Amino acid sequence: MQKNDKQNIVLTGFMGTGKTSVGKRLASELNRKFVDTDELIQERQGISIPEIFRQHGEAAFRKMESDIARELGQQEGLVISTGGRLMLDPANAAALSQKGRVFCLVATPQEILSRIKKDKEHTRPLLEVPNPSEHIVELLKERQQGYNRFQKIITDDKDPAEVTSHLLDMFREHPKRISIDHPAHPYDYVVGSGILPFVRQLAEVPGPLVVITDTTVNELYGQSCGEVDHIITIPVGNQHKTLATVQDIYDQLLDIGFDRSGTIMALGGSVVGDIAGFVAATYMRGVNLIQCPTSLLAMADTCIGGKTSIDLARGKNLIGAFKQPSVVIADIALLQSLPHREFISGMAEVIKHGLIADSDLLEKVINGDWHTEAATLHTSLFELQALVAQAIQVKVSIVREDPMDRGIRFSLNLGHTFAHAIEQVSGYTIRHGEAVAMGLVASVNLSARLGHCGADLQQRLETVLAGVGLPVRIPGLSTEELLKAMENDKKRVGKINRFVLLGKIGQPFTADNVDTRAVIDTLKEITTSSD
Ligand SMILES: Nc1ncnc2c1ncn2[C@@H]1O[C@H](COP(=O)(O)OP(=O)(O)OP(=O)(O)O)[C@@H](O)[C@H]1O
Ligand SMILES: O=C(O)C1=C[C@@H](O)[C@@H](O)[C@H](O)C1
Ligand SMILES: [Mg+2]
Repeated sequence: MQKNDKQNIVLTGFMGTGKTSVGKRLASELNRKFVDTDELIQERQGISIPEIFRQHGEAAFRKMESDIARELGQQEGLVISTGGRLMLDPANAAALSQKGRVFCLVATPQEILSRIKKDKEHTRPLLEVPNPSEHIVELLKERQQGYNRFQKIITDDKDPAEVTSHLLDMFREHPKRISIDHPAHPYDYVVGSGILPFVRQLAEVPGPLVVITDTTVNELYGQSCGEVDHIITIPVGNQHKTLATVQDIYDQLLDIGFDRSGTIMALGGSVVGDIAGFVAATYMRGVNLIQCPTSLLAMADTCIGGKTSIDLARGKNLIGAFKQPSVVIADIALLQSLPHREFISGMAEVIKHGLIADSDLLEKVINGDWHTEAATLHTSLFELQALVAQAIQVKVSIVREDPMDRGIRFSLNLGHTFAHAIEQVSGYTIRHGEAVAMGLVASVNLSARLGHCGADLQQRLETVLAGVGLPVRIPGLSTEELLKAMENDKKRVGKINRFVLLGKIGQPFTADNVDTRAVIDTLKEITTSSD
């Protein structure tokens, strides 16, 4: 990866969030050259921005911005404060991301208005309207998704000096590398913030690099992956985890002449990871793979361990291959744009890892503020990075011991026999993570019922789950149908009535021939009635 002392720092964000004020301070602290794209344009045109808008129109101003983005994208060691909309143009973002770490300053509309009113030095043509307050809200709404692509820094309760120091801490924080010493194929898991543009450098990819992603992730991050050669986009959703999608990807790879010298980068959640991983395992008997998980579920769980799979009409995950990536690169900043429901779904697997092996991880979950409102995580990206790294560590240790899934790795299925049945019987309206939360409660309830742990463990677990907003009861599903779904699942894995149970936190074990009556009683106890 490019060294920090050369990497440009690029500031984006809405008008009045402090890009210029903070940028100047940063440059002086780091002893770097400061460039403000608005000021540069004014200097070159010899007139002010409102005058440029008046004489030449907004389109001409945007063209000037694009030219400057391309020009500055080639330089190094700068602090660049960009115009409020400049980085929302994907081509500008791609140009400036190549050699730069991007940070997005954010503030509430009220704070923006109050700052702008006080700022007599500048006029902002877009806010020269009868009701600027309303217009700020409208513009912010329009631009929200665009800004969500970048690592955010909330500035409301900090003055420019504090924002500068916080930003410097983030800039200096290095990604963490966790080694996964798979017997046949050791690789690193790199977890950091704002690292997506540097995947090629971090993964040390020399040849062609093709991204496989879905349409949603592509819209958000397709342009922020640094130097990639081609992007293949697949439709969003589990229903596309099919051989038809795989066939379509093979065809596109053949069309561009992709061969065994190339690398596939899976950019997305678990579905993308499964599909792209399967393609990488099979195309021309296997090509290099980088996993870049973008959801919490994929980061903390599914991207580790090398399992890839495709569904058939007759069942989920019936086709697959083990395919270890050459590296996993998880950019925590991407979690900022994850919908809240997806974020807490991923938390269910983090909590599962805590139950299996690490009570300190559970404490971290309890003590953090993991709510996301208006696409703004309450917690800092530092805390989130630490949490994800710790959750990964649990899975890494287990997979290290049992890479081929023949023994202890089964403990990662804690709660999953129940969860798969809950998902299936709900017609997949309940998300995987939500079903895992219910499944964890069921497993602990069953463990207590069979005398393996105290009843207080269920209470403790429910407090953790409910604290992050996860469900702790099964909503009105038929016990009979759940039991039937569980039996089918068991037949598939070839073991009847095998469950992962818990002695206490950190002590999972496998129990065979669990009494069906106890399972029924557990299901009944934690299912709420449908009326
Ligand atoms: N964190 C902050 N707290 C309080 N005031 C701030 C903060 N950051 C900036 N300001 C003030 O808000 C005004 C706008 O700041 P600045 O010009 O740096 O914003 P900007 O993001 O560069 O805006 P634009 O996109 O319009 O150029 C200035 O008067 C500045 O002093
Ligand atoms: O947000 C915007 O569209 C703008 C922000 C300013 O930085 C200037 O680039 C210009 O006033 C337009
Ligand atoms: Mg400015």
